[in-house]
Amino acid sequence: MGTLMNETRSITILGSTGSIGCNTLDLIEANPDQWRVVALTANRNVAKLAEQARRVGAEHAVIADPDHYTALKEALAGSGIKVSAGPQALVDAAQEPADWVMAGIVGAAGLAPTLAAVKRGAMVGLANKECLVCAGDLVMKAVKECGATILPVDSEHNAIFQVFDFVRSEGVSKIILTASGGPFRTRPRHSLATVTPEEAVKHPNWAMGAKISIDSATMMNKGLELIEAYHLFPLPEDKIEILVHPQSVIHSMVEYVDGSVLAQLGSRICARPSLIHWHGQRGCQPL
Ligand SMILES: NC(=O)C1=CN([C@@H]2O[C@H](COP(=O)(O)OP(=O)(O)OC[C@H]3O[C@@H](n4cnc5c(N)ncnc54)[C@H](OP(=O)(O)O)[C@@H]3O)[C@@H](O)[C@H]2O)C=CC1
Ligand SMILES: CC(=O)[C@@H](O)[C@H](O)COP(=O)(O)O
Repeated sequence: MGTLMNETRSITILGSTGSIGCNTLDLIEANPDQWRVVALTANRNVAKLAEQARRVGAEHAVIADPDHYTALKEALAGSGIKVSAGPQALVDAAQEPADWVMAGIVGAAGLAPTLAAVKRGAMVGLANKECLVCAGDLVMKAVKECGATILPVDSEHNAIFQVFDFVRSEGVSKIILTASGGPFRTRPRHSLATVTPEEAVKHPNWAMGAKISIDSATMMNKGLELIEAYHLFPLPEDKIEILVHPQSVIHSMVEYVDGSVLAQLGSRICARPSLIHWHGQRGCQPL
């Protein structure tokens, strides 16, 4: 990234204290001169948010839960970092000019700020799949109308994005989302009644936040990803397949009408903010 990205870019990370957020910060801190951090946000984790904001010199730190405003203000006293709190403050942060917005909040709470970033035509790295699950038509309509760019961060969708021929999409016969099968893939059905939350959250291949890890354990994640793929790619739902691939080496595949299959393989270093790396190297194609 360092040699190919010369200009400074600005970034806002929604959900900076989570798994996706921390991975994104790791990437930008590898090349700190090339990034200006506009805003970082969290829900309640004041200590981590304040530490991150000081470390990267963020301009603005936002805590979603207003009960934690005073604690954040105190933690950032003397830093010059603007502090705000509450759901509207998340939206305001997403509206501030920044070249890139990483949508890394978990759950439907990410919808309003992500939509705000989309509506100002931003480049949005979309990890927050629940946005598309709960309001995919609305978000994608806004993407088109406002000239925003969505770059999928979910590993499966990022993989498809890289091998999907958007120019001749009629040549695509189906997309194949890979699924690890989660931690209980080989467990007999009768033993599932006694699994513990600790076992459920221990994904075999990825280190991720609790909610997505549990969704992987129940396979619910693949249902959410199917809906996400339906909104991101120009294909009907019956052309989206799911294939269990326990190693998670192939991140997903696109099959073409001539029978060829293009697969994207990658490391299992958690999360796809490596997309930022990819973006810096190869540019991007609007959806
Ligand atoms: N982790 C991964 O590798 C991958 C994640 N994703 C998707 O990315 C998203 C984030 O996942 P992940 O990073 O694992 O999740 P985490 O639980 O690790 O992090 C969630 C982030 O969202 C913040 N947050 C939680 N609730 C709220 C709320 N109500 N309002 C505002 N902010 C909130 C958290 O703040 P706080 O720390 O204060 O609680 C934290 O910063 C999810 O949609 C997930 O499905 C997709 C592919 C891979
Ligand atoms: C890392 C990532 O993007 C996740 O979506 C992961 O792929 C989930 O794995 P499952 O296939 O177990 O749901």
